[in-house]
Amino acid sequence: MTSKGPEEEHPSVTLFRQYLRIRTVQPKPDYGAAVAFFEERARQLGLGCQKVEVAPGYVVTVLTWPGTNPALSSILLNSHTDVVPVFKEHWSHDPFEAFKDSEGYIYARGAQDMKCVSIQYLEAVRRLKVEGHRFPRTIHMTFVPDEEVGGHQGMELFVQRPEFQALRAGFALDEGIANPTDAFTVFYSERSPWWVRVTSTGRPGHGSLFIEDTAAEKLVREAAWERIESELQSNPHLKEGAVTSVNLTKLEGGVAYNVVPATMSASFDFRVAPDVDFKAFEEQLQSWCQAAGEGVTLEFAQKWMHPQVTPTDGSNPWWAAFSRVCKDMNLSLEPEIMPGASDSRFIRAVGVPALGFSPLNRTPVLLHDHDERLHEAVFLRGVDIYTRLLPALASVPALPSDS
Ligand SMILES: N[C@@H](Cc1ccccc1)C(=O)O
Ligand SMILES: CCCCCC(=O)O
Ligand SMILES: [Zn+2]
Ligand SMILES: [Zn+2]
Repeated sequence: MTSKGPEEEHPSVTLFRQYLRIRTVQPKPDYGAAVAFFEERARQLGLGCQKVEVAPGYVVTVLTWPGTNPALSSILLNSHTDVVPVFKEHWSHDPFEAFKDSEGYIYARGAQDMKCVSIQYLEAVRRLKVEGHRFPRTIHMTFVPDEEVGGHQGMELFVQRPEFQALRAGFALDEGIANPTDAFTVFYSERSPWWVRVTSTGRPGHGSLFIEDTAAEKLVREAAWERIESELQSNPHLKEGAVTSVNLTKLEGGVAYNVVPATMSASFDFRVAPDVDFKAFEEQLQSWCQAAGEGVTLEFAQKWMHPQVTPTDGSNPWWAAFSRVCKDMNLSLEPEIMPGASDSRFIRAVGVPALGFSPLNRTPVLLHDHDERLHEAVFLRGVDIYTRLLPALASVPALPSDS
Protein backbone atom coordinates (compact mmCIF):
# COMPACT_ATOMS: atom_id res chain seq x y z
CA MET A 1 0.00 0.00 0.00
CA THR A 2 1.47 3.39 -0.95
CA SER A 3 0.39 6.78 0.24
CA LYS A 4 -0.29 10.27 -1.08
CA GLY A 5 2.21 13.04 -0.27
CA PRO A 6 1.83 15.09 2.92
CA GLU A 7 0.08 17.91 1.05
CA GLU A 8 -2.64 15.48 -0.12
CA GLU A 9 -3.33 13.84 3.23
CA HIS A 10 -6.98 12.88 3.73
CA PRO A 11 -8.54 15.18 6.37
CA SER A 12 -9.79 12.14 8.34
CA VAL A 13 -6.18 10.97 8.63
CA THR A 14 -5.09 14.44 9.74
CA LEU A 15 -7.74 14.39 12.48
CA PHE A 16 -6.64 10.88 13.53
CA ARG A 17 -3.02 12.03 13.84
CA GLN A 18 -4.10 15.11 15.78
CA TYR A 19 -5.90 12.87 18.31
CA LEU A 20 -2.93 10.49 18.55
CA ARG A 21 -0.74 13.42 19.67
CA ILE A 22 -2.89 14.00 22.79
CA ARG A 23 -0.94 12.31 25.56
CA THR A 24 -3.65 10.24 27.22
CA VAL A 25 -1.01 7.75 28.34
CA GLN A 26 -1.29 5.84 31.62
CA PRO A 27 -0.59 6.32 34.48
CA LYS A 28 -1.26 10.09 34.10
CA PRO A 29 -3.48 10.52 31.03
CA ASP A 30 -4.21 14.09 29.86
CA TYR A 31 -7.97 13.48 29.99
CA GLY A 32 -8.67 17.24 29.93
CA ALA A 33 -7.15 17.60 26.47
CA ALA A 34 -9.12 14.61 25.20
CA VAL A 35 -12.42 15.96 26.52
CA ALA A 36 -11.71 19.35 24.91
CA PHE A 37 -10.92 17.59 21.63
CA PHE A 38 -14.30 15.80 21.63
CA GLU A 39 -16.18 18.96 22.65
CA GLU A 40 -14.66 20.62 19.56
CA ARG A 41 -15.74 17.65 17.41
CA ALA A 42 -19.29 18.07 18.74
CA ARG A 43 -19.24 21.76 17.76
CA GLN A 44 -17.87 20.98 14.30
CA LEU A 45 -20.41 18.22 13.67
CA GLY A 46 -23.44 19.88 15.29
CA LEU A 47 -23.81 17.02 17.75
CA GLY A 48 -25.12 17.10 21.30
CA CYS A 49 -22.35 16.93 23.91
CA GLN A 50 -22.67 15.72 27.51
CA LYS A 51 -19.85 15.42 30.04
CA VAL A 52 -20.44 12.97 32.89
CA GLU A 53 -17.83 13.06 35.66
CA VAL A 54 -18.06 9.51 37.00
CA ALA A 55 -15.25 10.14 39.49
CA PRO A 56 -13.15 13.23 40.27
CA GLY A 57 -11.13 13.91 37.11
CA TYR A 58 -12.70 11.00 35.20
CA VAL A 59 -15.13 12.36 32.61
CA VAL A 60 -17.14 10.36 30.10
CA THR A 61 -17.86 12.52 27.03
CA VAL A 62 -21.07 11.63 25.14
CA LEU A 63 -21.68 12.93 21.60
CA THR A 64 -25.24 12.39 20.38
CA TRP A 65 -26.81 12.31 16.92
CA PRO A 66 -30.55 12.20 17.61
CA GLY A 67 -32.65 9.71 15.65
CA THR A 68 -36.03 10.43 14.06
CA ASN A 69 -37.83 7.98 16.36
CA PRO A 70 -36.80 8.63 19.97
CA ALA A 71 -39.06 5.79 21.14
CA LEU A 72 -36.51 3.30 19.81
CA SER A 73 -33.44 2.26 21.80
CA SER A 74 -30.15 3.80 20.70
CA ILE A 75 -26.88 2.64 19.20
CA LEU A 76 -23.87 3.11 21.51
CA LEU A 77 -20.44 3.50 19.88
CA ASN A 78 -17.91 3.21 22.68
CA SER A 79 -14.19 3.87 22.76
CA HIS A 80 -11.68 4.48 25.52
CA THR A 81 -9.41 7.52 25.43
CA ASP A 82 -6.51 6.22 27.50
CA VAL A 83 -3.55 4.31 26.10
CA VAL A 84 -0.95 2.09 27.73
CA PRO A 85 2.58 3.31 28.49
CA VAL A 86 5.46 2.96 26.02
CA PHE A 87 9.09 1.84 26.19
CA LYS A 88 10.26 4.78 24.07
CA GLU A 89 13.76 3.40 23.52
CA HIS A 90 12.24 0.49 21.58
CA TRP A 91 10.23 2.67 19.18
CA SER A 92 11.46 3.70 15.71
CA HIS A 93 9.60 7.02 16.07
CA ASP A 94 8.25 9.14 18.91
CA PRO A 95 5.09 7.27 20.05
CA PHE A 96 3.16 10.54 20.38
CA GLU A 97 4.30 12.28 17.19
CA ALA A 98 2.02 10.21 14.95
CA PHE A 99 4.84 9.95 12.41
CA LYS A 100 3.65 8.71 8.97
CA ASP A 101 6.30 6.94 6.90
CA SER A 102 6.63 7.05 3.10
CA GLU A 103 4.47 3.92 2.78
CA GLY A 104 1.65 5.52 4.78
CA TYR A 105 2.09 3.71 8.12
CA ILE A 106 1.19 5.92 11.10
CA TYR A 107 3.31 5.10 14.15
CA ALA A 108 1.77 5.98 17.53
CA ARG A 109 0.61 4.54 20.85
CA GLY A 110 -3.12 4.12 20.40
CA ALA A 111 -2.91 3.76 16.60
CA GLN A 112 -4.66 0.38 16.98
CA ASP A 113 -5.82 0.44 20.62
CA MET A 114 -8.01 2.29 20.16
CA LYS A 115 -7.79 5.93 18.97
CA CYS A 116 -8.37 4.81 15.35
CA VAL A 117 -11.86 3.57 16.22
CA SER A 118 -12.84 6.82 17.96
CA ILE A 119 -12.00 8.86 14.85
CA GLN A 120 -13.48 6.27 12.47
CA TYR A 121 -16.80 6.57 14.35
CA LEU A 122 -16.68 10.37 14.18
CA GLU A 123 -15.72 10.52 10.51
CA ALA A 124 -18.44 8.05 9.52
CA VAL A 125 -21.02 10.16 11.38
CA ARG A 126 -19.67 13.31 9.72
CA ARG A 127 -19.94 11.83 6.23
CA LEU A 128 -23.48 10.56 6.85
CA LYS A 129 -24.59 13.89 8.33
CA VAL A 130 -23.04 15.88 5.48
CA GLU A 131 -24.88 13.64 3.00
CA GLY A 132 -28.11 14.65 4.73
CA HIS A 133 -28.97 11.26 6.22
CA ARG A 134 -31.16 10.80 9.32
CA PHE A 135 -31.90 7.43 10.92
CA PRO A 136 -34.66 6.20 13.25
CA ARG A 137 -32.30 5.26 16.11
CA THR A 138 -30.23 7.78 17.98
CA ILE A 139 -26.46 7.24 17.81
CA HIS A 140 -24.43 7.99 20.94
CA MET A 141 -20.62 8.04 20.84
CA THR A 142 -19.13 7.59 24.31
CA PHE A 143 -15.47 8.41 24.95
CA VAL A 144 -14.47 6.91 28.29
CA PRO A 145 -11.37 7.03 30.55
CA ASP A 146 -9.55 4.38 32.56
CA GLU A 147 -10.16 1.26 30.41
CA GLU A 148 -6.52 0.23 30.31
CA VAL A 149 -6.37 -0.08 34.09
CA GLY A 150 -9.64 -1.95 34.39
CA GLY A 151 -12.31 0.70 33.83
CA HIS A 152 -13.13 0.89 37.54
CA GLN A 153 -13.16 4.71 37.32
CA GLY A 154 -14.66 4.71 33.86
CA MET A 155 -17.20 2.42 32.24
CA GLU A 156 -17.79 0.35 35.40
CA LEU A 157 -19.14 3.50 37.11
CA PHE A 158 -20.77 4.99 34.02
CA VAL A 159 -23.13 2.03 33.42
CA GLN A 160 -24.51 2.56 36.94
CA ARG A 161 -25.30 6.23 36.32
CA PRO A 162 -28.71 7.71 35.40
CA GLU A 163 -27.03 9.44 32.47
CA PHE A 164 -26.18 6.00 31.05
CA GLN A 165 -29.71 4.69 31.60
CA ALA A 166 -30.98 7.84 29.87
CA LEU A 167 -29.05 6.86 26.72
CA ARG A 168 -31.39 3.85 26.42
CA ALA A 169 -28.74 1.86 24.58
CA GLY A 170 -30.14 -1.12 22.68
CA PHE A 171 -26.85 -2.25 21.17
CA ALA A 172 -23.17 -1.30 21.49
CA LEU A 173 -19.99 -1.49 19.48
CA ASP A 174 -16.65 -1.37 21.25
CA GLU A 175 -13.05 -2.30 20.57
CA GLY A 176 -11.75 -5.35 18.80
CA ILE A 177 -8.23 -6.32 17.76
CA ALA A 178 -6.42 -6.06 14.43
CA ASN A 179 -6.34 -9.11 12.15
CA PRO A 180 -3.21 -9.84 10.08
CA THR A 181 -5.21 -11.68 7.38
CA ASP A 182 -7.80 -10.30 4.96
CA ALA A 183 -10.50 -11.19 7.52
CA PHE A 184 -11.88 -9.02 10.33
CA THR A 185 -12.14 -10.36 13.88
CA VAL A 186 -15.37 -9.61 15.75
CA PHE A 187 -15.73 -10.40 19.47
CA TYR A 188 -19.04 -11.61 20.93
CA SER A 189 -17.80 -12.32 24.48
CA GLU A 190 -14.67 -12.04 26.63
CA ARG A 191 -12.74 -14.06 29.14
CA SER A 192 -13.08 -12.92 32.74
CA PRO A 193 -9.97 -11.45 34.38
CA TRP A 194 -9.18 -13.13 37.71
CA TRP A 195 -6.04 -11.75 39.31
CA VAL A 196 -4.95 -14.19 42.02
CA ARG A 197 -2.22 -13.73 44.64
CA VAL A 198 -1.06 -16.96 46.32
CA THR A 199 0.72 -16.32 49.63
CA SER A 200 2.80 -19.03 51.26
CA THR A 201 4.02 -18.90 54.88
CA GLY A 202 6.67 -21.21 56.28
CA ARG A 203 9.57 -21.59 58.67
CA PRO A 204 12.21 -18.84 58.47
CA GLY A 205 15.87 -19.28 59.34
CA HIS A 206 19.52 -18.98 58.31
CA GLY A 207 20.16 -19.39 54.61
CA SER A 208 22.93 -21.90 55.26
CA LEU A 209 20.71 -24.40 57.14
CA PHE A 210 18.41 -27.11 55.84
CA ILE A 211 14.94 -25.94 56.92
CA GLU A 212 11.77 -27.99 56.50
CA ASP A 213 8.50 -26.55 55.25
CA THR A 214 9.74 -23.15 54.05
CA ALA A 215 7.41 -20.65 52.39
CA ALA A 216 9.34 -20.92 49.13
CA GLU A 217 9.26 -24.70 48.84
CA LYS A 218 5.52 -24.81 49.46
CA LEU A 219 4.96 -22.19 46.83
CA VAL A 220 6.75 -24.33 44.28
CA ARG A 221 6.59 -27.88 45.75
CA GLU A 222 3.20 -28.78 44.37
CA ALA A 223 4.19 -26.29 41.71
CA ALA A 224 1.03 -24.60 42.80
CA TRP A 225 1.29 -22.40 39.79
CA GLU A 226 2.70 -25.19 37.56
CA ARG A 227 -0.27 -27.37 38.63
CA ILE A 228 -2.50 -24.51 37.59
CA GLU A 229 -0.67 -24.25 34.25
CA SER A 230 -0.59 -28.03 33.68
CA GLU A 231 -4.26 -28.47 34.53
CA LEU A 232 -5.39 -25.80 32.15
CA GLN A 233 -4.96 -27.81 28.98
CA SER A 234 -5.47 -25.59 25.98
CA ASN A 235 -6.86 -27.36 22.96
CA PRO A 236 -4.68 -26.29 20.00
CA HIS A 237 -7.74 -26.33 17.76
CA LEU A 238 -9.55 -23.70 19.78
CA LYS A 239 -8.99 -19.95 19.54
CA GLU A 240 -7.19 -18.44 22.52
CA GLY A 241 -10.32 -16.79 23.93
CA ALA A 242 -12.14 -20.13 24.12
CA VAL A 243 -9.82 -21.59 26.78
CA THR A 244 -8.82 -20.43 30.24
CA SER A 245 -5.27 -19.13 30.42
CA VAL A 246 -2.91 -18.17 33.24
CA ASN A 247 0.36 -16.32 33.42
CA LEU A 248 2.58 -16.04 36.48
CA THR A 249 3.14 -12.27 36.50
CA LYS A 250 4.63 -11.43 39.92
CA LEU A 251 6.87 -13.15 42.50
CA GLU A 252 7.36 -11.35 45.82
CA GLY A 253 9.20 -12.04 49.07
CA GLY A 254 12.58 -12.38 50.69
CA VAL A 255 14.71 -9.74 52.37
CA ALA A 256 18.31 -10.97 52.12
CA TYR A 257 20.44 -13.68 50.48
CA ASN A 258 21.02 -15.49 53.77
CA VAL A 259 17.56 -15.20 55.36
CA VAL A 260 14.91 -17.84 54.62
CA PRO A 261 11.74 -15.68 54.52
CA ALA A 262 8.60 -16.57 56.43
CA THR A 263 6.38 -15.36 53.58
CA MET A 264 6.51 -15.42 49.79
CA SER A 265 3.82 -14.86 47.20
CA ALA A 266 3.11 -15.48 43.54
CA SER A 267 0.57 -13.52 41.48
CA PHE A 268 -1.31 -14.77 38.44
CA ASP A 269 -3.31 -13.21 35.59
CA PHE A 270 -6.04 -15.76 34.88
CA ARG A 271 -8.40 -15.18 31.96
CA VAL A 272 -11.36 -17.50 32.58
CA ALA A 273 -13.34 -18.67 29.53
CA PRO A 274 -17.07 -17.79 29.64
CA ASP A 275 -18.18 -21.45 29.61
CA VAL A 276 -16.26 -22.36 32.78
CA ASP A 277 -18.14 -23.25 35.99
CA PHE A 278 -16.82 -20.34 38.05
CA LYS A 279 -17.75 -21.86 41.43
CA ALA A 280 -16.00 -25.15 40.60
CA PHE A 281 -13.00 -23.30 39.23
CA GLU A 282 -12.54 -21.28 42.41
CA GLU A 283 -12.83 -24.48 44.46
CA GLN A 284 -10.13 -26.01 42.23
CA LEU A 285 -7.81 -23.08 42.95
CA GLN A 286 -8.43 -23.43 46.68
CA SER A 287 -7.75 -27.18 46.56
CA TRP A 288 -4.43 -26.61 44.78
CA CYS A 289 -3.42 -24.21 47.55
CA GLN A 290 -4.39 -26.71 50.26
CA ALA A 291 -2.42 -29.46 48.48
CA ALA A 292 0.62 -27.17 48.39
CA GLY A 293 0.78 -27.30 52.21
CA GLU A 294 -0.13 -25.60 55.47
CA GLY A 295 -0.23 -21.80 55.32
CA VAL A 296 -0.75 -21.42 51.57
CA THR A 297 -3.68 -19.06 50.88
CA LEU A 298 -5.04 -17.10 47.95
CA GLU A 299 -6.72 -13.73 47.51
CA PHE A 300 -8.27 -11.97 44.49
CA ALA A 301 -7.12 -8.54 43.33
CA GLN A 302 -9.67 -8.70 40.48
CA LYS A 303 -12.46 -11.22 39.86
CA TRP A 304 -14.96 -10.60 37.09
CA MET A 305 -18.02 -12.80 37.75
CA HIS A 306 -20.48 -11.79 35.01
CA PRO A 307 -19.51 -13.42 31.70
CA GLN A 308 -22.02 -12.61 28.97
CA VAL A 309 -22.28 -13.80 25.37
CA THR A 310 -23.79 -11.69 22.59
CA PRO A 311 -25.45 -14.18 20.17
CA THR A 312 -23.96 -14.35 16.67
CA ASP A 313 -26.87 -16.03 14.95
CA GLY A 314 -30.20 -15.06 13.46
CA SER A 315 -31.73 -14.82 16.95
CA ASN A 316 -29.90 -11.52 17.39
CA PRO A 317 -31.23 -8.82 15.04
CA TRP A 318 -28.17 -6.65 15.76
CA TRP A 319 -25.87 -9.47 14.60
CA ALA A 320 -28.11 -9.96 11.56
CA ALA A 321 -27.72 -6.27 10.62
CA PHE A 322 -23.98 -6.22 11.37
CA SER A 323 -23.17 -9.41 9.48
CA ARG A 324 -25.43 -8.48 6.56
CA VAL A 325 -23.46 -5.27 5.94
CA CYS A 326 -20.19 -7.18 6.17
CA LYS A 327 -21.48 -9.78 3.72
CA ASP A 328 -22.67 -7.06 1.32
CA MET A 329 -19.20 -5.48 1.55
CA ASN A 330 -17.51 -8.86 1.01
CA LEU A 331 -15.83 -8.60 4.40
CA SER A 332 -14.87 -11.93 5.92
CA LEU A 333 -15.71 -12.06 9.65
CA GLU A 334 -14.02 -14.23 12.27
CA PRO A 335 -16.24 -14.31 15.40
CA GLU A 336 -14.18 -14.96 18.55
CA ILE A 337 -14.11 -14.58 22.32
CA MET A 338 -11.81 -11.69 23.27
CA PRO A 339 -8.71 -13.03 25.06
CA GLY A 340 -8.36 -9.86 27.13
CA ALA A 341 -11.00 -7.76 28.83
CA SER A 342 -12.51 -4.55 27.55
CA ASP A 343 -15.26 -2.17 28.65
CA SER A 344 -17.70 -4.39 26.75
CA ARG A 345 -17.88 -6.62 29.83
CA PHE A 346 -19.57 -3.81 31.78
CA ILE A 347 -21.93 -2.98 28.90
CA ARG A 348 -23.00 -6.62 28.42
CA ALA A 349 -23.39 -7.06 32.20
CA VAL A 350 -26.15 -4.41 32.27
CA GLY A 351 -28.02 -6.23 29.49
CA VAL A 352 -26.83 -4.33 26.42
CA PRO A 353 -25.62 -6.70 23.66
CA ALA A 354 -22.19 -5.63 22.42
CA LEU A 355 -19.72 -6.58 19.71
CA GLY A 356 -16.00 -5.85 19.90
CA PHE A 357 -14.93 -4.71 16.44
CA SER A 358 -11.96 -2.69 15.20
CA PRO A 359 -12.05 -2.63 11.37
CA LEU A 360 -8.33 -3.35 11.03
CA ASN A 361 -7.48 -6.21 8.68
CA ARG A 362 -4.15 -6.89 6.91
CA THR A 363 -2.64 -5.39 10.06
CA PRO A 364 -0.16 -7.02 12.47
CA VAL A 365 -1.47 -7.21 16.05
CA LEU A 366 0.57 -4.52 17.81
CA LEU A 367 -1.66 -3.30 20.65
CA HIS A 368 0.43 -2.60 23.78
CA ASP A 369 3.53 -3.35 21.68
CA HIS A 370 6.53 -1.35 20.46
CA ASP A 371 6.01 0.49 17.15
CA GLU A 372 2.21 0.20 17.29
CA ARG A 373 1.12 1.42 13.88
CA LEU A 374 -1.71 1.50 11.36
CA HIS A 375 -1.68 2.08 7.61
CA GLU A 376 -3.73 5.11 6.62
CA ALA A 377 -5.48 3.12 3.84
CA VAL A 378 -6.68 0.56 6.42
CA PHE A 379 -7.81 3.41 8.69
CA LEU A 380 -9.78 5.04 5.86
CA ARG A 381 -11.31 1.70 4.82
CA GLY A 382 -12.55 1.42 8.40
CA VAL A 383 -14.37 4.74 8.03
CA ASP A 384 -16.07 3.33 4.90
CA ILE A 385 -17.09 0.24 6.86
CA TYR A 386 -18.67 2.28 9.69
CA THR A 387 -20.35 4.49 7.06
CA ARG A 388 -22.19 1.34 5.99
CA LEU A 389 -22.64 -0.24 9.45
CA LEU A 390 -24.17 2.77 11.20
CA PRO A 391 -27.15 3.21 8.82
CA ALA A 392 -27.94 -0.52 9.08
CA LEU A 393 -27.73 -0.61 12.89
CA ALA A 394 -29.57 2.70 13.35
CA SER A 395 -32.35 1.44 11.07
CA VAL A 396 -33.02 -1.92 12.78
CA PRO A 397 -36.82 -1.99 13.04
CA ALA A 398 -38.54 -1.73 16.43
CA LEU A 399 -37.84 -4.74 18.65
CA PRO A 400 -39.79 -6.15 21.59
CA SER A 401 -37.04 -4.69 23.82
CA ASP A 402 -37.84 -1.23 22.42
CA SER A 403 -41.26 -1.06 24.00
N1 LIG B 1 -7.73 -4.51 28.32
C1 LIG B 1 -6.90 -4.65 29.49
C2 LIG B 1 -7.64 -3.91 30.56
C3 LIG B 1 -7.88 -4.53 31.86
C4 LIG B 1 -7.09 -4.16 32.90
C5 LIG B 1 -7.38 -4.67 34.13
C6 LIG B 1 -8.42 -5.58 34.30
C7 LIG B 1 -9.18 -5.98 33.25
C8 LIG B 1 -8.91 -5.44 32.02
C9 LIG B 1 -6.70 -6.13 29.78
O1 LIG B 1 -7.35 -6.94 29.15
O2 LIG B 1 -5.85 -6.49 30.57
C1 LIG C 1 -6.48 -8.53 24.27
C2 LIG C 1 -7.50 -7.46 24.01
C3 LIG C 1 -7.52 -6.42 25.07
C4 LIG C 1 -8.37 -5.27 24.66
C5 LIG C 1 -8.54 -4.34 25.78
C6 LIG C 1 -7.40 -3.35 25.85
O1 LIG C 1 -6.22 -3.74 26.00
O2 LIG C 1 -7.68 -2.16 25.76
ZN1 LIG D 1 -8.24 -0.95 24.22
ZN1 LIG E 1 -5.27 -1.90 25.53
